[in-house]
Amino acid sequence: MSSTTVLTQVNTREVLRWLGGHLAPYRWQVAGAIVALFLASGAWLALGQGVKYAIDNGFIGDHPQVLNQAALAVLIICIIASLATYCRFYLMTWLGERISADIRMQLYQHLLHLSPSFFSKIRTGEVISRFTSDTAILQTVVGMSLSMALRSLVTFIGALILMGATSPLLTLCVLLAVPVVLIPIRVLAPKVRRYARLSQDKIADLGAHIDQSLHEIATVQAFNAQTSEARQFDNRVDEAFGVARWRIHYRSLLIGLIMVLSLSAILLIAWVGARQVFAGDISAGELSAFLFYAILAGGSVATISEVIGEVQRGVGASERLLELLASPVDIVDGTTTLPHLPSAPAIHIKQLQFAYPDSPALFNNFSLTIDAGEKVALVGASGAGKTTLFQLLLRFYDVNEGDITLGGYSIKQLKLHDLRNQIAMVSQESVVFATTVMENIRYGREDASDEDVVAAAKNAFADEFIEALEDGYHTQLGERGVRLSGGQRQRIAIARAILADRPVLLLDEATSALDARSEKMVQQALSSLMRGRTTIVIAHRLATVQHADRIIVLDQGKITAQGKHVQLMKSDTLYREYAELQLLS
Ligand SMILES: Nc1ncnc2c1ncn2[C@@H]1O[C@H](COP(=O)(O)OP(=O)(O)OP(=O)(O)O)[C@@H](O)[C@H]1O
Repeated sequence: MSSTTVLTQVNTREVLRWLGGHLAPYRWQVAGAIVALFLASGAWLALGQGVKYAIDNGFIGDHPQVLNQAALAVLIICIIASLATYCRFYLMTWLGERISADIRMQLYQHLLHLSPSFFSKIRTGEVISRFTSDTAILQTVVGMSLSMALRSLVTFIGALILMGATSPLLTLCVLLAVPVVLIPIRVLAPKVRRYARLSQDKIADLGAHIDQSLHEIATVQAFNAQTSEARQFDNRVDEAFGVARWRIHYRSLLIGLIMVLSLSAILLIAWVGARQVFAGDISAGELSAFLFYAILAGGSVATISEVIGEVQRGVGASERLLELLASPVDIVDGTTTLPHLPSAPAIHIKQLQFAYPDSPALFNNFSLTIDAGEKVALVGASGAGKTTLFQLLLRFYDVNEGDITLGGYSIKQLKLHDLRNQIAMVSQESVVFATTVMENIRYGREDASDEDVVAAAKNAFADEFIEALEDGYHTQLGERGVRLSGGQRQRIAIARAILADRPVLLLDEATSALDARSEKMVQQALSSLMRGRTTIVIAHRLATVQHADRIIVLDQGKITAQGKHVQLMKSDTLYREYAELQLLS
């Protein structure tokens, strides 16, 4: 699915309001930058008056001391202009860095609250690209391009006013030329922006491709798919380059057209001006000052035309960022605070109706009660809906109809944080982060002491292998725990859940077979974890179903049988088949 169909579209006005909102807290820096901007532009403009004075009174008037005074004035003006430029440049770059840092923080916060269903519809590489390259563009645009555009705009307006004061007739010529110069901006700037945005989308495609193939590098290499991956990647790179070429084409055209138009206008004005000097209507100093301003104004227009493409690129990048920020948090937080549950709660699923978006109903009028402290094993064929029940309990998706209660509280009313604080989940693929063993286990409870972590690891029968690692608990585990065996990863995940010490346990047993010793260790770790908790296990192990208080057989979203292992082996054909084929022991 294309990511743009998942995201809310935004318009330019929203983008500007959003950027304005981000600049608002830094109004002093913005004000400082604007003052510096006016000061620097004012100083450069004053230089023109110095030129006129020097020519009319110094050279032509033949007064060397006037020339000295003029040179001193010019030096002072240059120093003021340089200092002001330093301040403007510093403040604008600071603002660029600051607001892109703020946007990154805001975006990350937002992403962390979007439900897994959102991420199932958008590619991670796409999100990462928006996160890194779009914020970097914004940083450059606010810090550099916008600063240059503003400076040029102020200089242009100032130059125009001073030109008017020097020679109204020549200024009229300039004013007639301005709309001609603006035509290419109006026509070409939207094209630059469209291709800039498209270009970013294509770069994001590349990011998504790299993310996927490197993430699954073992599969890529095992299937000798390097060549085809590289070919697909080359095609995408070519597409990105193709779009970038259009963007560059329109940008270059814009710059070139503006340059030729503004230089022709200056030439025309110089010609009219020279004739006026011959006729004695204006002095040579006035014409020099006028031309100085005209060149300043022309230079400003040229700068604006160069950076306008960049600014358009910034608007495109902002649009892409804002789209991510505008994606609504689809799981609405409840309002009820859950008091600390003294013991394992009962779970009631009442007349549940649920379908994944754009999919047929999976659960229809499904009801299930799990008593406080009960250990229930879910078994059933692939696609029966076992994992979906976990997702619903954690409110990654909301039920369409019916209700789920935890300790008597409807989970929809509970604050999400409080609900999830009651539940520890151990997923089928044990999640291990690229940090130390200690921090991996501590993920279960942020404020746990080192001693608590070690105690949890001991209860999970993980302490022995952890101590044998090169740096014990401080050993860095590779990305996704590649440096550990499957059984070791499982025990780390179990230790994390033990440390979290939550009254409800959702356990998705790993299907992969472990050797007898690892299996025994993991089984012992699980028994230690389940003690005193309401537990639902998606069971793939014989030991688990044998020790469960109740086994629920699920088939296509329905309970087809329930009871103890021995009982079901006698009475239920589906279960017997499942047990014989699937339960690993
Ligand atoms: N995000 C999703 N969007 C749409 N349909 C989904 C989604 N996740 C699962 N399904 C569908 O819902 C049904 C139940 O899936 P579920 O993962 O709950 O089954 P399961 O019993 O846990 O299977 P397994 O044992 O293979 O993990 C399947 O038909 C699956 O295709």
